[in-house]
Amino acid sequence: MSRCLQAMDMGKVNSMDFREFVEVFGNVIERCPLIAAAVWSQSPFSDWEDLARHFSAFIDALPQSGQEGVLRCYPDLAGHELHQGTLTAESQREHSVAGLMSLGANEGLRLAELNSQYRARFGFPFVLAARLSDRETVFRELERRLHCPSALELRTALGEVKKIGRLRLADLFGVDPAARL
Ligand SMILES: NC(=O)N[C@H]1NC(=O)NC1=O
Repeated sequence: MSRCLQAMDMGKVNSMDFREFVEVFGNVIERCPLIAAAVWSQSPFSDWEDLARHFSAFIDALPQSGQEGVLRCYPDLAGHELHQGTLTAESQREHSVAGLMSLGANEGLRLAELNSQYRARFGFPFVLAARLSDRETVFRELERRLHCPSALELRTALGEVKKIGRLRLADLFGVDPAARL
């Protein structure tokens, strides 16, 4: 998806064949090209927000096990994949905007500890739209959400997945996602 970061019009999108669509939109939801494959079959789309709604609706319609599966496709913030250099291009950019590429040693250890407590409690990684955040907010939100009830936390985390997806789509279409996140 990252090599297609030029503005696109909807006519072009609606005429994409399956393979092209999945290549371009396959990482709107992190490492979930299957979702793009399902969304493609619902074309045509009226505009990029309509496309975003289709991605969201697909996630909403999944059973809880599928929703948790989607969350597990996200890398821990400033976790193993960052250190291994295996983040997707989109995720790496999001890390960078939130200032998570250069944590000090103590901050890194603290985040790893909180991420692991979160994962142990909920069974999926802590997910937050890093581009709308900064380091302090990441820590604060992680500490706060760690104590939320499971059903609420699942909803919150899926809301963050949708925000990340909207921002990625807005990039692809060269538009400002502005409000309504
Ligand atoms: N765990 C998590 O939130 N990961 C992510 N957040 C984000 O904005 N990009 C990601 O990969």
